[in-house]
Amino acid sequence: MLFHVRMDVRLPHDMPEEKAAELKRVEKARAAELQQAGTWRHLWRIAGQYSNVSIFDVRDNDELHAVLSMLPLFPFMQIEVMALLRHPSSIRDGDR
Ligand SMILES: O=C(O)CC1=CCC(=O)O1
Repeated sequence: MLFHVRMDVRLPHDMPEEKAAELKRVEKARAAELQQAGTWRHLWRIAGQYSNVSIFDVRDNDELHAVLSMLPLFPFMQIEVMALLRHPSSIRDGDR
């Protein structure tokens, strides 16, 4: 199943810079693993915001929740999810 996910990152202003940098480092490494596995299909920055839009390819809602809630930045993100299904007029066979 494909899901459109928007993540808005909100780090506390009083978080020490070293802690923020470490969180971003491990988030980047986890995102790379998930992209290589095909689970995190697309990752886009929203211009001008500390936010992204992403497409996840997972088995079901439970797997999506597990993947998102294990992200290092999860405690500091507001996340919105939209379940996607194939549009009958789509010409892209891979989009299921
Ligand atoms: O910067 C973000 O939008 C949050 C994030 C997702 C993957 C990553 O490395 O950072």
